[in-house]
Order: sequence, then C-alpha cells, then structure tokens
Amino acid sequence: NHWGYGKEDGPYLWHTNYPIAKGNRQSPIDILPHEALHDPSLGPIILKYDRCTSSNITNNGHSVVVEFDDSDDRSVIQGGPLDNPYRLKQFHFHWGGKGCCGSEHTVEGNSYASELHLVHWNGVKYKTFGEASTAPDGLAVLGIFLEAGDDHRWLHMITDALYMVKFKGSVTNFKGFNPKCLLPSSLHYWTYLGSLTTPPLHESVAWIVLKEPIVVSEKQLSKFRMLLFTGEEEDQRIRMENNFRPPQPLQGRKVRSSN
Ligand SMILES: NS(=O)(=O)c1nc2c(F)c(F)c(F)c(F)c2s1
Ligand SMILES: [Zn+2]
Repeated sequence: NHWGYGKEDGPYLWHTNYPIAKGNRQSPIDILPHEALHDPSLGPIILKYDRCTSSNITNNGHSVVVEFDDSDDRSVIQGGPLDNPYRLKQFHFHWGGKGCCGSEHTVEGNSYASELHLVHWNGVKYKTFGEASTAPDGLAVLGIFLEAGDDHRWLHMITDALYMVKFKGSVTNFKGFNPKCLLPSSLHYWTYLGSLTTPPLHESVAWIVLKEPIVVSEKQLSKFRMLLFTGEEEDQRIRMENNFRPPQPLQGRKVRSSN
C-alpha cells in the first residue's frame, strides 16, 4: 500500500487504498476561530514530560520522527478534553517547500511553515499503541504551528541531527531530548475529534491544536528539506518537502476553544 505526497501517490489518491479518507472525521481541517465554541468546562492542557525518555530519531520515508519509550506513564498529556492521561509515543513534523505553506491544519485558510505533532495514546484503556490507534478515543495529538522568523534556540538539537537520518529507513540514537522546550508560552488551544493525517487515516484522534505558534528560522526549516523521501539504495533522490495533507471537510463537527 505505497502512499506518498507526489502526483502519483499523493493525498487525493489515498482513498483508493484507504476509503476512510472520505470519512466524516478526517484531519487536518481549516480552523475558523470565530466559529469555534468557547467551552469554559475545557480545563488546561497538562504536559507531564519531565521524566522524558526520547530513544531515537528516524526517517520513515514520510517524515522525521523522534520516538519515545512508552512502556510506562512517565511522559503524558492530560486535562483539556481528555478523560485519561495519554502516553507520549513519538513526535514528528510536516513542512512545505521553499517559503510557502507546510502546516496541515490551517487557520482561516492560512498555512504556517510547518506543524509539529506530538502523538500520545490512551494507555489506561488500551494495551498497545496499535490497539489504541484504531479506537475512537485511542489517540491524542498535540499540534504546534511553526512560523518562520528568528532562530529557535532549542530546535537546533533536532536540525543538527537530521544529516544522520537523510535517507528513508535511517535511524540514529537520540536520547534525553525533552520536547517541552518546543512549546510556545501559551497552551491555549482548539480541540476537535479527527483522524491520523497519513494513511491508515484511522479516526482515532482527539486533536489539540495550540493557538500560539513557535518561531523557527528559514535556515532551520531548510534543514528539514535536505531529508529525502527515498532510501540510500534508490537511484532517484527525492527531497522530503510538502509532506502535508490539505484540510478535509468538517462534516458538521464542532471545534471547541479553551479560551
Ligand atoms: N500526522 S499524525 O496524524 O500525527 C499521525 N499519523 C500517524 C500514522 F499514520 C501512523 F501510522 C502512525 F503510526 C502514527 F504514529 C501516526 S501520527
Ligand atoms: Zn503528523
């Protein structure tokens, strides 16, 4: 079931192998702040990343992923729309080409340069990530927009490691990184029920999208674009960029706002 972001295998063709692509709770979406329902019962997002344990960084042919040891509840997100603590499994990014677009969620039709996804799973109700990833309340993904501007003081920890995972299928040690350093100052958010934004597109995600972007430099963004979709053994070298799915129909869903 090869899929990608190109003309021959991109988001508009995913429905052929993944019919859920035309489902009624697909992600990403275009967020309209004025239509979001302010819900005073929505508490703050609580991130308990202190005993954080990143293990490695890998190029999976679709994005660059930092994986975590999720064998216990040491790094969790809770509060907000969530009934349980959800365990941090991995984080990864989506980005554009030179200068334009790149984020998956948009705000009033506007894209950011990139979007960071921190993927968590409901370890209280489900035994494994795989099991949770197919359950309607299985996953919680925290989305953070990246806006082009000044250098981000901690993102270099990631961009400096990207040369080690240039090719699809490469992985390298990446211990002790705490993604708390990638958060903006405000944790105000929009939340709605949606899906994975890449195949298998399971409709299992409670999306929590932070309103405030973090600022990273064009130079830092350009390092993501030196990654390749292709493996070391392949003749063709295809630059990893524009690995984002466009916004999907809201299908009557309500987006709630923390405030
Ligand atoms: N872009 S995303 O919605 O955060 C997201 N998609 C996927 C996905 F398709 C997977 F197969 C997977 F194992 C994940 F951990 C994620 S995480
Ligand atoms: Zn993602």
